[in-house]
Amino acid sequence: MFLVASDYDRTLASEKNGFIISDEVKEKVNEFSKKYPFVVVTGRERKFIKVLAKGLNPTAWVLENGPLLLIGEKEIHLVDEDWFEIRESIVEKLEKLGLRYSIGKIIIYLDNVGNFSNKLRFDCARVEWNRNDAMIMPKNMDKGKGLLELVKILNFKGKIIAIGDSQNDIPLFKVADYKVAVANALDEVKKIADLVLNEENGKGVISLLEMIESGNLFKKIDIN
Ligand SMILES: O=C(O)COP(=O)(O)O
Repeated sequence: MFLVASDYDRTLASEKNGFIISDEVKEKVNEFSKKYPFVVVTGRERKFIKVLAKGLNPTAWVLENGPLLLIGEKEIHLVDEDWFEIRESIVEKLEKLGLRYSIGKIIIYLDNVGNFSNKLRFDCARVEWNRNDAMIMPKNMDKGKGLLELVKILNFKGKIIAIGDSQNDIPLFKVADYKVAVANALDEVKKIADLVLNEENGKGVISLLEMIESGNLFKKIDIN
């Protein structure tokens, strides 16, 4: 038994389409999720996913880069209460730096702040990058940790196949048994992947799901 864990931006959905999921990808994932567990593991907030991925019905979601699980309509927050005080102190620091940010239910988002990477370091929080965008989040939390909590809740005992493209997918890859990079992935992600696809974004996800369904992936790897 296996579970597929897929990133969203630049994996399921492409930048070219404004990160709106295509009908083709939606149909494939919805059909696949009826047979096998398929989890979307993304930095995105629930409110954006609702709009961008309208009609996508995976088994579950790991949102805000790890600490927010969504199973059906049930939301689970993986965070200690003291995080919200820590978050306030970080927000004060960001204001002093004059940086624009937004706040999710749990994490803080900053877009296009690659030049500030040296200033964005905190003892009490972890900064995760997705290309030039930063996410400030509770220490000891990332996509991989969020997914492992979800897997426990789902009582899933099999192997994890992860697919992604960017720096924040590396912690997801760390907990996966098999790691797949889309063709548009960063080199550092391709380097640690077991398989680099020829197709980009959602077309890559479709080709992975087809390889799984036809049994071709399992001819290459022993995952059962
Ligand atoms: O950075 C984001 O907000 C979302 O990105 P991801 O789906 O690639 O994790």
